[in-house]
Amino acid sequence: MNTTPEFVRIFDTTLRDGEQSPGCSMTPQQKVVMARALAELGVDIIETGFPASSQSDREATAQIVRELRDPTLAVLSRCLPGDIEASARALEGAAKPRIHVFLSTSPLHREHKLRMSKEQVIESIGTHVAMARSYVDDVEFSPEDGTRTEEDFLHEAVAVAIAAGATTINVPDTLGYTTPEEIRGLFERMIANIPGAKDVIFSAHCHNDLGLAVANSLAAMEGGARQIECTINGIGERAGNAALEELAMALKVRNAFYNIDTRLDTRRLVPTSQLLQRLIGMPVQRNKAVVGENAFAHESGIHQHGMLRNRNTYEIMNPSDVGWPDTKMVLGRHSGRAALEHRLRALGYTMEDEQLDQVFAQFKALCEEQRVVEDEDLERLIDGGVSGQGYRLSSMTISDRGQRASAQVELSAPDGRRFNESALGDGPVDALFAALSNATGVKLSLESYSVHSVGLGADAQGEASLSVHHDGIEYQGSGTSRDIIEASALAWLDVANRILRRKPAGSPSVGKVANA
Ligand SMILES: CC(=O)SCCNC(=O)CCNC(=O)[C@H](O)C(C)(C)COP(=O)(O)OP(=O)(O)OC[C@H]1O[C@@H](n2cnc3c(N)ncnc32)[C@H](O)[C@@H]1OP(=O)(O)O
Ligand SMILES: CC(C)C(=O)C(=O)O
Repeated sequence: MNTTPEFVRIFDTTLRDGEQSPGCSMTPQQKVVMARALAELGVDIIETGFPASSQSDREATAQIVRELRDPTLAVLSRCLPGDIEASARALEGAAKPRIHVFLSTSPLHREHKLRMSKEQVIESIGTHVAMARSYVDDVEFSPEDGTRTEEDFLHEAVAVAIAAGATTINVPDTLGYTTPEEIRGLFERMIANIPGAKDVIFSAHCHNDLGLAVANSLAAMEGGARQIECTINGIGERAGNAALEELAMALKVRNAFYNIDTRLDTRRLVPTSQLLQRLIGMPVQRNKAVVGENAFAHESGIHQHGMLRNRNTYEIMNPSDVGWPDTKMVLGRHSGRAALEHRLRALGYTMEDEQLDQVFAQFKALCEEQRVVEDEDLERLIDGGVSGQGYRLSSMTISDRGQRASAQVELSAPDGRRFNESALGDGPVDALFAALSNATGVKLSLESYSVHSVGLGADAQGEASLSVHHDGIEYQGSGTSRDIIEASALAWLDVANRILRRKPAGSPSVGKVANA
């Protein structure tokens, strides 16, 4: 009986097909790190490798099997007894093992690559799927180059695999050749006509040679596929595989249209993508959907103006839903007054239209010399050379035992003086902010305070952001460190230093060292 599942299974093949991309090989240890991240992301199946092909794949699979109990762990096997035995051995002890058996079915592959007749292909599928099934209950079969296979023969091959015990039928578009219309129909007809089709899960495995991998995967799903094979950052043979992050967000953002979702924690998409980029040393292009640097960055004045009025004017996703801390408003040659004024306000500058016009003209002139204008450049334009000055954190000690937390901080001022203060608080951050306030003499009333993790594992960094109102002006600040408490201290000082720089020299109203 077919229990139509309400979600799309995500079969991640970053560690197998992804790793097959030139220059993307991973050590077993790197694969284990990546597998942990994939499990945290919530993928349903991880393809850990091709055990018969290398010692590294066997080692990686064995280690992942020892560590991960939740996602199904799949490994690839040709239709060869030795491959299937190696797969079964590598999966020994796995909580949810799957053997993924494949054999080409297209005329080109049959004739030139395998040199097998149709009959031999059919016999081999039946024999090897049944053999895999003698080791594990969960067997996936893929007719390689399925989308370039005669349709009646594809149906015959799939029917034999189901009869031999396959529980998932994955149809690969091995060369990225199909189109959305074509693959939707292909899946509809397979599911409607192949005996036993309703008892198995159909899956699509699309390559990106024509840039259609994600579109084709979504269309296959409309045709009835309930498993999608994909990779982080879309890595994979040649132009790659369907990008997991794009599929996940297409299903989430257009849920009213597709009416089906994945079980992924999409907030892990960016950290997982960044982890892979670091592990294999292959950055994604800046304009890569969802995980590229520019995916939530705006430089054009007209867009920035719209965004400031309502972010939905130019964003269809919330950056925090995919793991970015926030939208980025980049100031550059294409920016206008609205974005400049907004940034200036965040830095603590409020000005009349006339002064804004003047600063805007200087800003545009600066953009002729440099691509991006940073906060320090704006502060230099307005105050002249004081940016970056202020209190620096020399050391801090936090103790969080018992009812009250205590914090002790040592700060240095640009004139060389040092300030050592401590305070108690309701928690470590509260105590820290109180100690910083005692040391600087600046009282901040927080409007918002948040901490995000950037990256994963040993490389993870905490980014703290806060905004405050002071003398009727809104200031924003941020700080980054491996330690989130230190990141919070840096964000607090970022804001305090801005406030101090905005005070006239010698002002008694704020700070121990005016304009420190
Ligand atoms: C579409 C895909 O992504 S398929 C997966 C592709 N991945 C890889 O190839 C990565 C790992 N591969 C390897 O390390 C090596 O290719 C190995 C160890 C698997 C095999 O190496 P070799 O034995 O030297 O064979 P070689 O790679 O030269 O050729 C592939 C052989 O597998 C055969 N073959 C290919 N697919 C299958 C299959 N599904 N079932 C049975 N045999 C197959 C070919 O016909 C060829 O056989 P032959 O040597 O008898 O002519
Ligand atoms: C083995 C199959 C699934 C494959 O990777 C392909 O055809 O691209």
